[in-house]
Amino acid sequence: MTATNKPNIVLDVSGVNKSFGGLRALTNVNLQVEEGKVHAIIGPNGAGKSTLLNVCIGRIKPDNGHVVFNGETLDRHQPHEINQLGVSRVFQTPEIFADLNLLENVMIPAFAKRDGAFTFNAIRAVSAEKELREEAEEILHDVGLYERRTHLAGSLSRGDKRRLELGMCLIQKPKLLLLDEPTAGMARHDTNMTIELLKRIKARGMTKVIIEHDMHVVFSLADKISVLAQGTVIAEGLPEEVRGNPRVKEAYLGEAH
Ligand SMILES: Nc1ncnc2c1ncn2[C@@H]1O[C@H](COP(=O)(O)OP(=O)(O)OP(=O)(O)O)[C@@H](O)[C@H]1O
Repeated sequence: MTATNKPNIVLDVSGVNKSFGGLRALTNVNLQVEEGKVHAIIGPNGAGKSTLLNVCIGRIKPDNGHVVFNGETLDRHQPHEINQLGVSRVFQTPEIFADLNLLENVMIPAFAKRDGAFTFNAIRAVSAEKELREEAEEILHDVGLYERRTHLAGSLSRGDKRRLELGMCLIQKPKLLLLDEPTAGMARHDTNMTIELLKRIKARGMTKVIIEHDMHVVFSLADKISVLAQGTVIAEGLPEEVRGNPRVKEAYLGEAH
């Protein structure tokens, strides 16, 4: 392959190790995420998936190894700096402002990206920003919550809170979106809605890393899959390659069946 048609690597994790006390959560993990692709990370419970995502957003510092985002080494960056560089993450437990309405919730992260933190000045500035408000309304349409834009975020169901949080990430127009089990706790209808939403975002060219236990979601969305087991990448490749890999069947898919 020549230099010109080489895929652009947005996220490059190399040789990452992380132990918690005596427990090795990640062992020599390498991961390369191509621009515009959906890269799924799957694996059994306790495989190290969330730890790996936390390393990528600077919440956990690896014992050694490196994470490079868009050509920039993240070793010394704080989480809010990594966010400002263009990395957003949807958490397993939604991190929203329960006492504010949906529109305000979606508008605040746009200020946070600009100012570097979720400040109360940002909350005050919200009402003045017409353009941002329109953008937030559009995003609430996208995530299926526009009709409830004036409701308090705390009143939403768990699935709707997760969609709201996704909206809070989208308004930051991240280059890289990390999703930690975006459909966990959702009924099938909500899961399918979320798959359709993520496909629409994919069409806009946003690169995504997705941790997911639901194989229907993984095989509906992923361009590439990495399989973690006991902190090590045991397989990676196209979905059909991973699906047929005996090590994966043994470590994970077999378990799911
Ligand atoms: N802060 C921590 N302190 C101590 N041990 C931790 C910590 N975070 C994770 N671990 C351990 O590291 C290992 C990997 O955990 P991690 O949450 O990354 O796995 P996971 O693949 O995301 O699991 P799940 O699918 O169940 O969410 C587990 O054995 C877990 O108990």
